[in-house]
Amino acid sequence: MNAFIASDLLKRDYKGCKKTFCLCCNKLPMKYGWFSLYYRKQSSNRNFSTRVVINSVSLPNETEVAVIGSGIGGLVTATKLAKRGVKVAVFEKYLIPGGSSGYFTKDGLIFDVGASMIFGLGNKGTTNTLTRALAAVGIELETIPDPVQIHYHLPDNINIRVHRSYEKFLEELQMRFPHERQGLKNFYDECWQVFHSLNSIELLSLEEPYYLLRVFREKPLACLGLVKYLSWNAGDIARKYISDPIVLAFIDLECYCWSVVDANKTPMINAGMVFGDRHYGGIHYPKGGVGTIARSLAKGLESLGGSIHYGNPVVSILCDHSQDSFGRKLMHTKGIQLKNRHIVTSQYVVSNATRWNTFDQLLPDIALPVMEQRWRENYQMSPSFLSIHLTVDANRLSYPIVDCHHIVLENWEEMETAKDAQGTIFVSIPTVLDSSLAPAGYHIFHIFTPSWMEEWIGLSPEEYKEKKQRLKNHILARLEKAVFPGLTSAIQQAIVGSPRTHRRFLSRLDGTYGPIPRRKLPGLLTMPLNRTSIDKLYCVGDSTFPGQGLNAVAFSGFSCSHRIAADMDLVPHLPVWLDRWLSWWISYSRFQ
Ligand SMILES: NC(=O)c1ccc[n+]([C@@H]2O[C@H](COP(=O)([O-])OP(=O)(O)OC[C@H]3O[C@@H](n4cnc5c(N)ncnc54)[C@H](O)[C@@H]3O)[C@@H](O)[C@H]2O)c1
Ligand SMILES: CC(C)=CCC/C(C)=C/C=C/C(C)=C/C=C/C(C)=C/C=C/C=C(C)/C=C/C=C(C)/C=C/C=C(\C)CCC=C(C)C
Repeated sequence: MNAFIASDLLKRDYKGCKKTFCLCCNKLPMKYGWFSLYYRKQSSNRNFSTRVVINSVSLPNETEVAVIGSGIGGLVTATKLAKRGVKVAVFEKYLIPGGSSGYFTKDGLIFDVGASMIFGLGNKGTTNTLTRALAAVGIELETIPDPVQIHYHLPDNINIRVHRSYEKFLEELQMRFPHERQGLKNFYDECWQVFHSLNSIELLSLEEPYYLLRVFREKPLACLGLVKYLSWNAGDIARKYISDPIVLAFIDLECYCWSVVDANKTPMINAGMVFGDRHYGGIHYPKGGVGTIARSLAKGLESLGGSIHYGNPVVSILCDHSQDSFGRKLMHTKGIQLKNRHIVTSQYVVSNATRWNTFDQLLPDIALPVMEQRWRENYQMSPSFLSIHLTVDANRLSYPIVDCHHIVLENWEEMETAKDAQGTIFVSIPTVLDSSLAPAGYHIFHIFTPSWMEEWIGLSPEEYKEKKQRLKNHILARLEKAVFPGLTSAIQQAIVGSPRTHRRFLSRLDGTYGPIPRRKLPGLLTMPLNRTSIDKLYCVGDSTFPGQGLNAVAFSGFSCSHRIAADMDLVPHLPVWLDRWLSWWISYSRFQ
């Protein structure tokens, strides 16, 4: 989808044949490196391809830590390390930072490509991971609080709004389901307990034993509470208190809309985090669009002496063999190679690409480590999304829009149906909160629904185009009937993205939203942390503990940078042999 940034530019400049300027700010890109663009007219229907060649002068030959990818996970790792004085270089395949939390512009409007409901931007506690990541680089974003996290439009005319106020939300829910009054209170109260435990401890690497011992000593009750819930799923707790199948289906949907699985497969720690933080720190929209978070982190990284190199796909992680202190053969990283064959030597490598991308594409010559095999036995790729970005004339809608995020489901049985745009529809209208994203009188709609890659392969270009149009019309008809009368006639422009679009522009295998359990697993216990079986290769982002979510990947960035800092001797840690043995035990025997 971010192609639209490029296509915007092509319209203006393709005749120039050879230009040098930055695609993200349209200025001469001194700080981003020099892009040489040359455009080739590909076919008579005015499609153009763009090739971006980076002048290798701006690329480093060596660095202390090389980070592959500038998603929020990669950027937080990089900024936290740069803050400690480590020399960090980030290599990003695309032309702007952010990955799934990036943006594109078209005709002066700003569209978020993925993330839009942002947790972790609150101003208190410890779970406001995004606020803290930005503060670490001296940046405070202007954000707009969202008074309603989600407006649910459900079967049998059930309408529920998740208010910022916990009491108001619970009251609305209890009025709708009076027979489950106590059960609902018990369930959500238990989620609060988990949240309060999390929110009272410093959040760092769980595979750094010195930190664990310290945090257990400082907050024993909170830690024991977390240990208790680590192996539980939200569905287990909900079933302790609630028996009405419709209320349980609602709890499933409450989990599904961010974890893409039902409550039985959703870790209780994550549910506690989401169901607590939305009422505590709250949901906030960053003024100017979600892209400002990644742009600010990238700016912060550069101000701390780190560098970020756009349009630079990493094609392989370079490894060597060595022996550890127990005499075992080990593989360790020694750098990365870029698509233009440039090699960057680096003792530490962090991959913000998914674990599938990392081990299948960037390490094709090594046998898949046992730890990764186990991970794949437990987790599979979630579906991708069919996304529709609309510009809508607000005056032509039949009534004013008040809530930013909506979920529409007409049939409980179809919650997880992802074929042919039948199941849950997500709608985000960020202009409700931030009118600066579009001209006065217009709304931006981002509508999406899960969709599998397999439905989109093997189509001819015409079939592909036709399928996008057909599913778009189907979704819009559903929305028009269920929630937004007059929507279709108010549309000024529509841009449709498929799983193929997500794969291409977000560089995620099959365009996946992230990993999901293949079956019911013991909560978060089986989710891998940042270290991998290859010495000094770390993963960060949503295929590491605790999974999807911008605040979750920001946490994984805190945790990854902390583990690396311990490995670099920059923070206190146990004697190396004890540290190695304990963190091996935590990572390999407990989590894998
Ligand atoms: N809150 C919401 O509304 C919402 C919606 C969608 C996604 N999200 C979240 O966004 C999170 C994703 O964050 P993340 O940090 O895991 O990663 P990400 O996928 O956002 O970013 C990864 C980055 O790595 C880059 N990359 C991949 N392979 C590369 C290579 N070989 N060379 C160079 N660069 C490469 C990609 O271009 C991308 O910029 C997910 O957890 C998801 O939950 C949230
Ligand atoms: C080691 C041992 C044994 C022990 C230890 C104990 C302890 C200390 C523990 C601890 C733990 C921890 C720290 C944990 C942490 C966690 C976390 C941080 C978590 C987080 C999470 C988050 C999340 C999950 C989030 C999510 C979100 C999301 C995903 C969102 C999404 C959204 C969307 C998709 C949108 C929708 C839309 C519409 C509706 C429109």
